[in-house]
Amino acid sequence: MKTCAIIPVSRFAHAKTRLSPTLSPSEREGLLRAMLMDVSEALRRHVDRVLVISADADVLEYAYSLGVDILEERGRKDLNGALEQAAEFCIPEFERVMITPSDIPLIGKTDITELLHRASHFDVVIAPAKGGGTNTLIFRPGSMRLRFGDCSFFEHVSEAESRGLSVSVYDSFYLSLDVNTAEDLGEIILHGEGTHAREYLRKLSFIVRPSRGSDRLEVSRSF
Ligand SMILES: Nc1nc2c(ncn2[C@@H]2O[C@H](COP(=O)(O)OP(=O)(O)OP(=O)(O)O)[C@@H](O)[C@H]2O)c(=O)[nH]1
Ligand SMILES: C[C@H](OP(=O)(O)O)C(=O)O
Repeated sequence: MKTCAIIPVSRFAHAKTRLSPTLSPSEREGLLRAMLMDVSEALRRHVDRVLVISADADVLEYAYSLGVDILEERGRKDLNGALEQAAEFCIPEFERVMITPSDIPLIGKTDITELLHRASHFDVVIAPAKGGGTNTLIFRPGSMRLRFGDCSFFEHVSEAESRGLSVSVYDSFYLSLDVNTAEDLGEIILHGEGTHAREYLRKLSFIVRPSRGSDRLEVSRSF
């Protein structure tokens, strides 16, 4: 079954706003670049095509330099609008699309072959994110509406079931770790050996320690 992986990427200037107390704008952009490298390298090994969709020309130029295909987001869209555009673009050539955000740098440590194998037995394969989001969604383009946003994992499962589609939930620790908060950076440092994202955070002198406070991890700079 021909599969296209779709990676939506926000503008560099809007990247990872929830990390602004911890990282400067240029560091947030650097982290996004490193994570996009991790995600695109992992996906390229397994699918027929990787497509990055963004409204930002700099993001598209960078994605192109990584050797993936690019699609410019048309009009003023939200994330779901951008993804619907990319999925529609894939309809003529691909039986399956695999939507994966750019902020899951540990995807290379998961069994992507198993995810794709499930997609040959189920209409929809979905991997939950920490906090209720969706970190991978595989489906036939055009077969369901997209509901990224708050608690989208549950919304996607209901959407698929309401259309009579069979659903397989792929339960993976590494896939669940998307990067939104300082504590998430700690998880990448702990578990992300061999990733560009971890190397980048190390270069910025971040270290992580276990904590018994309100967060499980304490992330700080070592200088
Ligand atoms: N093309 C496109 N991608 C988007 C858009 N909004 C978010 N994304 C991407 O969708 C994925 C999930 O994004 P979120 O974690 O919800 O948001 P974020 O912008 O990365 O981070 P925050 O600003 O902290 O919410 C990431 O790969 C983003 O780069 C959008 O409007 N268009
Ligand atoms: C877009 C959203 O991402 P999160 O805010 O959970 O990282 C989701 O997965 O629905």
